[in-house]
Amino acid sequence: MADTYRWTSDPVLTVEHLTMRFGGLMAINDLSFQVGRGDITALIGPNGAGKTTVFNCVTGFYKPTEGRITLRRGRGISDAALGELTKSGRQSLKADGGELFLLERMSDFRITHTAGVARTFQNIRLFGGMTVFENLLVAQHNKLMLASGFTFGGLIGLPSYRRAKEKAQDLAVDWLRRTDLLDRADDPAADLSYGDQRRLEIARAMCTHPELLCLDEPAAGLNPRESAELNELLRSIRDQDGVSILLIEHDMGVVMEISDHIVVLDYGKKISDGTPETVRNDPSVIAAYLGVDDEEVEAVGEHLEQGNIDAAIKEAAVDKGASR
Ligand SMILES: Nc1ncnc2c1ncn2[C@@H]1O[C@H](COP(=O)(O)OP(=O)(O)OP(=O)(O)O)[C@@H](O)[C@H]1O
Repeated sequence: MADTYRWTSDPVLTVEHLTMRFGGLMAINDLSFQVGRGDITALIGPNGAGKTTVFNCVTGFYKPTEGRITLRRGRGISDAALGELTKSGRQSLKADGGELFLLERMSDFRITHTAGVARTFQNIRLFGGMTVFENLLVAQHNKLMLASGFTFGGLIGLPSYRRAKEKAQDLAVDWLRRTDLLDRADDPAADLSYGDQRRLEIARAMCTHPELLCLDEPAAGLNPRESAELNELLRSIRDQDGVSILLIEHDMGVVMEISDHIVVLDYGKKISDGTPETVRNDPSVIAAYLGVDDEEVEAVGEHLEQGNIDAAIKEAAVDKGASR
């Protein structure tokens, strides 16, 4: 019944045979997975598994060594259209009432502003000296430039520019409200607490109207209250805004609670892919996290079959101690 899952029936992102080499190091090795439209998808795996490298390939920071990365705006775009686009050498194609983008052919700027993929970073990257509000306006700079006709139209107050500016301000206020930052609007972004800065980064990404929001460790460094607020925010982005989310996260509490779909990497390869329930009970995932050898995976699996997760983890941990 695989077709009941959105990641197979209606993928927004399709990664096929992705490979990324850094000199002699194979960071990603023939990786394929899909992200369902309207799903929260988590990319997890031990340190160094290749998660950030996948993000960097999807968002255009790295050019993959091999592979195809397709973003679909709109449902039901045919495989024939994808074949046509691939052969054409172009970056995008309007087809079947939607649009297809081959991200591995695009610059990071076009991936954000044309294909609609927004991201946040493991290390927060805000404009610390600007106010919270200004950070959200800068995110919409591209739209405002377009409205000014790329001239001094903004300065002389072209009506199209004025309207675009008002819309940008309204959107910024809306996101300040939703992220509970309205009363901090005039403060420099650098003065916010860590948790507030993380939410501001998400608000900034949302101001670009993304189709897909990529979040690199959004819960890192948050206290339990902030973490619960983040879960709420991400759910509302999925449910109210219909935006698909792909996140890297080490906090398994967050991952298991909010994800519709989990993809697990180890040493640049996919070792598990499915619902939180499937992944939680997959012996190879526990083995990867605890760094057990192949022979021990079977013993871990036997405990899991008997529904004894604690014993499985203990078995996996016997000789190894901790994760790598
Ligand atoms: N620019 C680069 N140059 C060389 N090696 C790199 C580069 N970026 C990543 N790597 C290597 O690729 C592998 C995967 O790294 P990556 O950062 O993608 O893992 P990760 O799963 O995100 O790890 P973590 O959970 O610790 O953030 C690692 O061995 C890393 O050292």
